Amino acid sequence: MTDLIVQNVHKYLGGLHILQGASFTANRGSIVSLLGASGSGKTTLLRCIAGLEQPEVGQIKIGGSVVFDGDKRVTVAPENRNIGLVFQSYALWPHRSVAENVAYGLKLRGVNKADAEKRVLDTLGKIGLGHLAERYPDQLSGGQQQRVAICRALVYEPKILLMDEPLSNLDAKLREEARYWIRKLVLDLGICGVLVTHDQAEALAASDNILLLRNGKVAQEGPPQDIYSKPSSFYVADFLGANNVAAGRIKRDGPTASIHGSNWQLDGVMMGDGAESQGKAVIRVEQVAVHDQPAPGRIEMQLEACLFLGDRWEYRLSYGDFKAKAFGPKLMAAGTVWAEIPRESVWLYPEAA
Ligand SMILES: Nc1ncnc2c1ncn2[C@@H]1O[C@H](COP(=O)(O)OP(=O)(O)OP(=O)(O)O)[C@@H](O)[C@H]1O
Repeated sequence: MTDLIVQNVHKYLGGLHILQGASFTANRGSIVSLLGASGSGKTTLLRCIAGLEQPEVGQIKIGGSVVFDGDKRVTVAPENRNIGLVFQSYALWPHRSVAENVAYGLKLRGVNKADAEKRVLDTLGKIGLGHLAERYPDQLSGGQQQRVAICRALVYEPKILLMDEPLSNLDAKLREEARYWIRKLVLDLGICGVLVTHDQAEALAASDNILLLRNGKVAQEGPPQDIYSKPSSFYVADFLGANNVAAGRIKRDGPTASIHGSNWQLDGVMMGDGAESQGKAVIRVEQVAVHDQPAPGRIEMQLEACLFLGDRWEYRLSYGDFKAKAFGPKLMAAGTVWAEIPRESVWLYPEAA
């Protein structure tokens, strides 16, 4: 069931057109990530959904109710939108216990003490924090503080959990754990999660749907696997993953296509319309395999350096003035090697794409 509908939202800030017609929907029991470069409008869009910013144009519906309509001049206050909000800074009250921090909003909304206590303990229990209810924030780890902040948002039993970079204060290991349990939590509770992040690994791992924003517009929307393996534009292809990018002349000959530099050429697949034109090739680094023997279809390249990354090696390769990176399991001697680059992994984008 669709719990969030955002339609053609425009927002101006300081005279600038920040959101330029953002639209998407999100379902119960799923997470949508708002992903994009710094300044692409992720936080502004989240704040519009929360009611902390008022768009000039558009419509937003939460759980079937209109909470904003630019034409009809409807604006529902944030506290009546049935949302939970989690920010980057956990903003816990330092002189209140975990239970008091979580209960605070309920108290403000006039929920009676016995009811509030029960809801707080239930919510803390769901997140595995029941045993920490009497502790104070400075007696908790960063990961536990972040869980308390999420508890505080969930205690209202919201339809939608809005999270703005909730993991960015955690170290890399905790972040990986946290994105797993946040996903499990949203799915188990059957609510709808909206996660703002600039970290593509987080968006790919945590969400059912990704909205990649560029200059306040949706550049592409889709499930993580689709957006990663079928990027519709050069921008999206280059934004996600680790890539080899080369500029050259794209030639199309019936169903086949190729890209030509001054002293190299690669067969590929067209990712946009267009006949012969200048353009770019994008090849995911993991799609290039390096061998020490030639074989049909392999390209002779020069291995210039090998860098040790711990779990694998990174190879620095050249083929004329085409420079590429690849990964592999072993140290290889510099000199001539043979690279396998599948045609379907060489994505060709004509200039305009
Ligand atoms: N109050 C404001 N007045 C003017 N411009 C603003 C205001 N708030 C944000 N902006 C601008 O709006 C654009 C989008 O900002 P927003 O914070 O939504 O981006 P973001 O994608 O969340 O970026 P980041 O990842 O850096 O947080 C930026 O160019 C920002 O400078």
